[in-house]
Amino acid sequence: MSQVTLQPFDKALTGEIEVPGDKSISHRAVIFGSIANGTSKITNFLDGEDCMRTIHAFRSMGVSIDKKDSTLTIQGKGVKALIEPTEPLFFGNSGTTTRLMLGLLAGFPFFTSIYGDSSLTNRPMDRVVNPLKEMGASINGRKDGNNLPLAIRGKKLSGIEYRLPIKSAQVKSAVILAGLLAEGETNVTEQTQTRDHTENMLEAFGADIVRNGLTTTITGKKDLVATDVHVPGDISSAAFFLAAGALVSGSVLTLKNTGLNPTRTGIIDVLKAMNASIKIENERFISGELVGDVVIASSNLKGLVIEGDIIPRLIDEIPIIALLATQAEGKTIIRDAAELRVKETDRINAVVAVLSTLGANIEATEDGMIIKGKTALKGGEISSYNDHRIAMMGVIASLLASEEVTIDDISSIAVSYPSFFTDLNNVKEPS
Ligand SMILES: O=C(O)C1=C[C@@H](OP(=O)(O)O)[C@@H](O)[C@H](O)C1
Ligand SMILES: C=C(OP(=O)(O)O)C(=O)O
Repeated sequence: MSQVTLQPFDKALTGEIEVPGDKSISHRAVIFGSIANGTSKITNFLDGEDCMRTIHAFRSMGVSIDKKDSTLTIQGKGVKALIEPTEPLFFGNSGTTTRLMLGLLAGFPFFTSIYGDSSLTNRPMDRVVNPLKEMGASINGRKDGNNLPLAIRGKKLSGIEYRLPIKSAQVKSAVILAGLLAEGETNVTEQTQTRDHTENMLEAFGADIVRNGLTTTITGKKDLVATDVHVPGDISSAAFFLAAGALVSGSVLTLKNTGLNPTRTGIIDVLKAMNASIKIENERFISGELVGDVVIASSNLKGLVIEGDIIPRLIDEIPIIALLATQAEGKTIIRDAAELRVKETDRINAVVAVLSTLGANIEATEDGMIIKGKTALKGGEISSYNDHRIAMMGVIASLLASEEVTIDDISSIAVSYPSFFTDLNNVKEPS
């Protein structure tokens, strides 16, 4: 347990921050580097707990991964060189590790068992287990294979045509990864564009992949070629400082080298629609991903409706968007976001509990929330629900509160942003 009490802050935030590497891209870089042939160097890798789970999985299967701070050197020897792990694999708090690895473990020719922390143990896995079973996977576990722990006996897989019933990049990626190992072609069609880092990176690693609108086709059994990857800054981490810069009076912040893949920039569209003062500079492509510097300054915000196809483009940013909405004039309605109920915690209930304790006018709906602004925030005792994004939202909320805010446990921040407090303290104007 790591409790903090944060004092009221009455200065501005100014300066530059380079947030750590993108979590989604870091996981994928380890995965593709580990199953490719040759040496891949990954720079600006996210040194967070979740991505370490993915490294641990491949080290347990015999891959040599050298890590010096945020640089990885992965000696891939192809899928055939992987060996059966002797111990169950621990995936901690990481949904992405679990779902993406399931796609591969289903097709590796050996036995694995996987487990996680109490949050991960309760998250639904049938969304990936079901399509993988259609491909021939043998996966058993608690609640008929919907919950960890799971046991996977690798099988020969066959390609399928799969229409995603939910809007999830993790599910899409799991089926694509299984498709890499499967006999024949796998076709995955999604309802709405979700993050496409798997597809981008597979193209770079030389996979036989074709994209056509919302359909991705992968032909299995083709060797991947080792490739160096530079991971851009994580926009989901930058989002906390974009919100802080927009909300704390007199602030101007530059978020350097931030990933701006259009499947992830819903937060920027929302900030613009809320009337925030935001601009993007120095846009360029690095390792197949759009990157740029985002400059945000404080301004008067207005409420809005957030629903439909934008939701997957900002799904992890909804807790911090809710905080923005408490400080915006008028009503903000967030709909179509029931997925939040099965993240690290039920993020709809968690956000509503935290922000109402601090004096916001916010109510939960089945698939989102309604927030009426603008309300002055007061102090109080809040819980992080052991969820990194709720913990960081609580810290940013404390910058606006008139009294001290105590958060019961902030240790989960290490899941995605270990240097969060260092970066925050660097941009706080001294009192
Ligand atoms: O593919 C990924 O890297 C992720 C996809 C999203 O999950 P879903 O696919 O469950 O929506 C997101 O919430 C998660 O943080 C990372
Ligand atoms: C939902 C998240 O991650 P995961 O699903 O990988 O646990 C997140 O980072 O907000």
